Amino acid sequence: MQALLSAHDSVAQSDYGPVLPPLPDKLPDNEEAIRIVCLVKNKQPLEATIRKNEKTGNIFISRVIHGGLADRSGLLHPGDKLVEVNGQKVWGLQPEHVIQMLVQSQGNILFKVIPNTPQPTNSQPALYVRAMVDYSPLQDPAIPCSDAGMAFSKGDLLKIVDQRDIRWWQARKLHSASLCCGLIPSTNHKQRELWWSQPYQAHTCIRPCTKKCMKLFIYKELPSCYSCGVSSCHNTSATVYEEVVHYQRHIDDPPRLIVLIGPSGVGVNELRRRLIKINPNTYQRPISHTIRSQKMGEKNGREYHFVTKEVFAYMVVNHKFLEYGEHNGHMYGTSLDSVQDVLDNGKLCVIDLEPHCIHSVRTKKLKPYIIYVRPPSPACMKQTRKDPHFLSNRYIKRYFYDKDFEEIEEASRTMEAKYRQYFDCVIVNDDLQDSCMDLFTAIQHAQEEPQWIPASWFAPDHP
Ligand SMILES: Nc1ncnc2c1ncn2[C@@H]1O[C@H](COP(=O)(O)OP(=O)(O)OP(=O)(O)O)[C@@H](O)[C@H]1O
Repeated sequence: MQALLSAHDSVAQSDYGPVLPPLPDKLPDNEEAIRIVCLVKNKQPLEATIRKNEKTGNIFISRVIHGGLADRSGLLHPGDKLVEVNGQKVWGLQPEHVIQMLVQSQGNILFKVIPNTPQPTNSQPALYVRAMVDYSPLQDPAIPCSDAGMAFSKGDLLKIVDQRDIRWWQARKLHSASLCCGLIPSTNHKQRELWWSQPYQAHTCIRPCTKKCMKLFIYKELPSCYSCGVSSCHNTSATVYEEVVHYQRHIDDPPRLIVLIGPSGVGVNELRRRLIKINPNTYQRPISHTIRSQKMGEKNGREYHFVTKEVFAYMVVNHKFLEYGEHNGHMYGTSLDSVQDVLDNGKLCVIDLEPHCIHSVRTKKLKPYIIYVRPPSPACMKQTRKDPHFLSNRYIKRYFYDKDFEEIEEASRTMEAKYRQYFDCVIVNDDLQDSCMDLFTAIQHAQEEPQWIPASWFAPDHP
């Protein structure tokens, strides 16, 4: 009901349509085509930016943000020359001055503009991407106006609606209540790489902007203020956005690989073990390889593939493993072939993985669905973890200490900060039964519901 009322209010408030005054009788022949635009001022910002041509003194509309007031009016466009605001000529004025005029005006605002013709059309289809970095326009000194920018975090899904500006795209977040777009940096910026490559720290190589953007009806574009020389802050380039497509698994497609990730001790193995135990005909883990000797009761190919050091080394060198490492003085590894064996058996393959190995499974063939198992608060862990457990690197069983819970929480924070852009789903492992249920639901969701996956997993195979 509340949503309905709020929807009604926002529609009712949208009375910003043009109210055109009558045209003057005598128009000089040599006068450029002038458009008179009257907008009714309400609480929303106009969502446009202006810039001044310092040589000619002309003021132009440089951007109109999609979904904003100016855009919805359909009457103001990038490149339009602003001639008058409420009857006052703006030629030669500083943009701040124009902004003040807009702020001070009450009721209707009358713009006289010389339309930019022809209008560049936005012919590019919308692009969907996943953000691979965190971005805050408030900390980006290069953005023309931070108020027009849109902050995003790793893993956010963005719809890029306008790429006409080579440096600043317009995008909106999917699954967000706001329909309005904001500016985000394009991937074309050469110097961008320098900024993206240091997403976790303040970028000390860039001089902070001295001019402040004003959160007003119309924004003034700030000059770019990079002062960073390539030599002074070299860094590897990072992928900023990953193009994604909406993927609905076809019934004949192999099931997606289910990958569980979490800090040591959170319960990844327990959840996987329970899932397989409840439904062994549907789920299976791949059989790992090891160089340790076979124990009584173990069967080669059932508990492990027992191989020699030489065979193991050969597999490492030939990139057969998705992940391998040492445990209690012996080498263990999960091979791609063992995952394939599970799939060939018509089962759903569930593996746990160290996060730094995510790239080895992010392939078109495996189309992994990555589930992050997050610890609840240390207090909740203390409540739920009362039984002794095996320490991960030793065959020693002991109770959890308070210190363990804090360490798990800290490890989780670090892991999420670094890898959360890859997580398709997060399960908080508080109550074990609930978490098992959540895991079961997530896996069903992964196989049956449409999901955003990297577009590269959809690209045709190269011959
Ligand atoms: N939700 C839970 N409630 C109570 N106990 C749990 C829960 N989840 C896991 N445990 C217990 O916590 C202990 C550690 O779990 P588990 O061995 O699965 O951790 P892990 O994440 O696989 O870590 P490692 O990789 O170090 O083995 C086990 O004794 C397990 O039974």
